[in-house]
Amino acid sequence: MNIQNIKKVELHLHLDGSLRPSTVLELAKKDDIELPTYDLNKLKKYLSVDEHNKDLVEYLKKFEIPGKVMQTKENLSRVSYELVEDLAKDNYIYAEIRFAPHFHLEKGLNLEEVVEAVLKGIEKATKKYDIKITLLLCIMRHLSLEKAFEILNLTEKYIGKGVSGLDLAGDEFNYPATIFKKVFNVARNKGIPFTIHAGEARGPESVWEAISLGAKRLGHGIRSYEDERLIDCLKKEDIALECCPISNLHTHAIKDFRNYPLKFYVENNINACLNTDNRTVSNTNYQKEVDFLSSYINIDLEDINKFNKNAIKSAFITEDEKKQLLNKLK
Ligand SMILES: O=c1[nH]cnc2c1ncn2[C@@H]1O[C@H](CO)[C@@H](O)[C@H]1O
Ligand SMILES: [Zn+2]
Repeated sequence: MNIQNIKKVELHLHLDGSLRPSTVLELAKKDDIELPTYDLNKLKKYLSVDEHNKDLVEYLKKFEIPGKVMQTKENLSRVSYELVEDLAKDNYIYAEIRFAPHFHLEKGLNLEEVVEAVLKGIEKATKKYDIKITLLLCIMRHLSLEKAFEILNLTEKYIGKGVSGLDLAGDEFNYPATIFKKVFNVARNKGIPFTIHAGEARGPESVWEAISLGAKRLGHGIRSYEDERLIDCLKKEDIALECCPISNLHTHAIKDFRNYPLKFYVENNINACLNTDNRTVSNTNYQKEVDFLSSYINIDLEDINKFNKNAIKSAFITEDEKKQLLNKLK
């Protein structure tokens, strides 16, 4: 099924996992940054994983190289602009892009400068292309509670000015979300929307933890089907699952894709949508996700329409903005 011309919405996409390899090479040469190779084809292998990737922890190592070229305002704006351009060319009408500001302080920028540089690149692209973008700021699980509060404060400062919410990302296996209970309590009290990566490297118990913190959206949440009570809860609370099949293949979150639960979720009125997670690290895009899924399960245009609608419903934007996007889908 060719979906190039179908309008698309995506809620789960990491900026640093989605850099153009040619740009990584160009920026590294410009700034004299050491790379393992200066051959573009070989570099692509360093920037992405294949089916031999072991687990999430190994997957996360792939973010080191893109991180090296994302340490100046100019470069941060450039890669942000390019990602939005890539999305616009794939016919996206709305996307939420996420990244972790703490990973971009190595050359002396402060957190505000990092966020503003990314917003600047996004703004430049959204002026040129007919696409709406908002930004999510990631708290990293392995960093301190103090740093998590910095991200909360940063989100509060820029909310409504290009930033729409918070995320918790990183090593789910070794760092439970409950470490950040205080942060998410404050976020909830202040009405700051958030999503939490859960149910990817661990099973339903990790999803329960995220829900106990008040998450109304889950990054992946894919393993929720293992627990019937959890399925009931997702349905009752209308909690959204941001599903990313090819990423799940790479982190081994799901063993058998013939039973990939996305279809089951949608058929059972669970709010699930389709996402790419990391366009470069997982060497993917929306079309590839659909092709990949189609080789295991039946999905059709009606399903894609449902994914889009679910994504819009759960987006961290106003009701008016949601209506506008729904009209655009027609
Ligand atoms: O699928 C994922 N699960 C958990 N963390 C992830 C995933 N993809 C990327 N990141 C982490 O989020 C950071 C900010 O964008 C990335 O640097 C990476 O460490
Ligand atoms: Zn993710």
